[in-house]
Amino acid sequence: MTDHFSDTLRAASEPNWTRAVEHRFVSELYTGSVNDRVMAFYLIQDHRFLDSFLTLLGAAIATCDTFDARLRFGQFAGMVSGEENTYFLRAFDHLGVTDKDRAETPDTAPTTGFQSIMREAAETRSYAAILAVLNVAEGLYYDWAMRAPKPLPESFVHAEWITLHDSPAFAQFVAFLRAELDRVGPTTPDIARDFFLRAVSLELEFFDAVY
Ligand SMILES: Cc1ncc(CN)c(N)n1
Repeated sequence: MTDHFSDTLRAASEPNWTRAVEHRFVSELYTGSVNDRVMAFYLIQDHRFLDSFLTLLGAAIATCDTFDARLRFGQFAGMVSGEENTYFLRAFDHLGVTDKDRAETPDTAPTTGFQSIMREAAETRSYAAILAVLNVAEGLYYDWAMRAPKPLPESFVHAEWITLHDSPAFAQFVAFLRAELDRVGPTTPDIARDFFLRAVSLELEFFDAVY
């Protein structure tokens, strides 16, 4: 059996990948028992993640080498800017998080770390580096979301955060990202590996930082 480049990177990222996917935050999300204060803090941080993530998607649109890939990234950027952003705004409203709360909450170190790795990947203009970070951000979230036991928790704040990351459209996008990394990553394996491993560490630290 041929090893896929994406699988090799994922294996190299252990044990951090599995520690992130099986994190306390994820287990509590499955049962709808994430404390409201913890959920609010996580979502405030993650809404900032979304901002730099869109920059990274923009860089993917600019650097990818096929029209098909450009269309997929464009469609995904539309979903993130629409449906996903609206989820955050509804969740803030539901949890009583005001604009003032959001403005006065400082970035955690992993939030800053994500902002800088995404800016760094975008600035390399290396499609492989950009794909490495996107594969972690979306692949790792899909990996825990697809394992969520049914029925999903009652609160939309918990349930929709799961469904946003395991819908059929999201699964297809993750499969596309993997195929692109398998195709392009081996041309600059060290760069792809470096960005991939750093992004997995940040995912774990991001969950740790909300407790
Ligand atoms: C930190 C983080 N990593 C990944 C995702 C999935 N887009 C997210 N929302 N936040």
